[in-house]
Amino acid sequence: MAAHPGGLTALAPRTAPAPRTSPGPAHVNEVSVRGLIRSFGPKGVLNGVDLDIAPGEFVALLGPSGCGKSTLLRALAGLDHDVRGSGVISVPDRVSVVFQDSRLLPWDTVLGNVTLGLREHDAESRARRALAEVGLAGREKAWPHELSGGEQQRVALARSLVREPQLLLADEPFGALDALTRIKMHGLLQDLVAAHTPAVLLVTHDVDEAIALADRIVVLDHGRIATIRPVAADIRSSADAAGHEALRRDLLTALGVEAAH
Ligand SMILES: Nc1ncnc2c1ncn2[C@@H]1O[C@H](COP(=O)(O)OP(=O)(O)OP(=O)(O)O)[C@@H](O)[C@H]1O
Repeated sequence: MAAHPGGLTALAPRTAPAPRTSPGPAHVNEVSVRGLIRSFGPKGVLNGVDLDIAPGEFVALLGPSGCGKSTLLRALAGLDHDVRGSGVISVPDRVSVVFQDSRLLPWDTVLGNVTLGLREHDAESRARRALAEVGLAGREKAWPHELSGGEQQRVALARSLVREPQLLLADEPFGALDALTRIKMHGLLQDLVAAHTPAVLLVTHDVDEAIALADRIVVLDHGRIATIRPVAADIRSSADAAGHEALRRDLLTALGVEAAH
């Protein structure tokens, strides 16, 4: 387990909702954040965030624009060395990140993008398998510019999952996609998470996306976690389930938005 900044020695395990997978009776949280503070110059963004994510748990992070969701995700990814702050973060060794744009290297093929940085002797066969998993078998030699936005995000997912992350950080990965592609990508992400069982932190603006995918939804507001809501499996899988509409309304209220009927 990697700890930054300052290292993490002992954390009291907290009770977390049951993840999709069964990690065993006694397990350490995959992610632990305590008292996280981040500011840009005089502007405080994160103001004492505490967050645990259990192994295999899928957490969605909602919050008003500018509330610090990406700042939190970047802190977990270790991508914020230039930011002032304090607090303790513990994350696993293998962390993958997916962003809203696929960030593929334009000068390399699809296969080259997925194997990038992998040194294992079976990297290519694993990358081919990952591409097949995301529905891109046969497109290994394509260039990124030959792919649609949704296909590029599929490659980004394959590139992340081929590394078998214990934690997948996703910052609005479907935010730039059309509604139909986004729904297909939800199904794909669910399948991939079921197969690879990483813990997931998904940053999203979309309450319905959060309910459809997450075991637990966390709302960030004014630099702190304001609301935490578990999502029951039946509510996750059906908008008609009892409690679905009430959860949706509560989350919209927590976001300061009136629910449309
Ligand atoms: N590199 C930076 N320099 C200065 N201010 C920054 C920087 N990055 C983010 N901020 C500020 O920090 C605040 C939080 O930004 P962040 O991107 O984390 O918010 P967010 O909740 O992810 O927003 P959105 O939902 O709009 O993507 C914003 O006010 C933003 O302007």
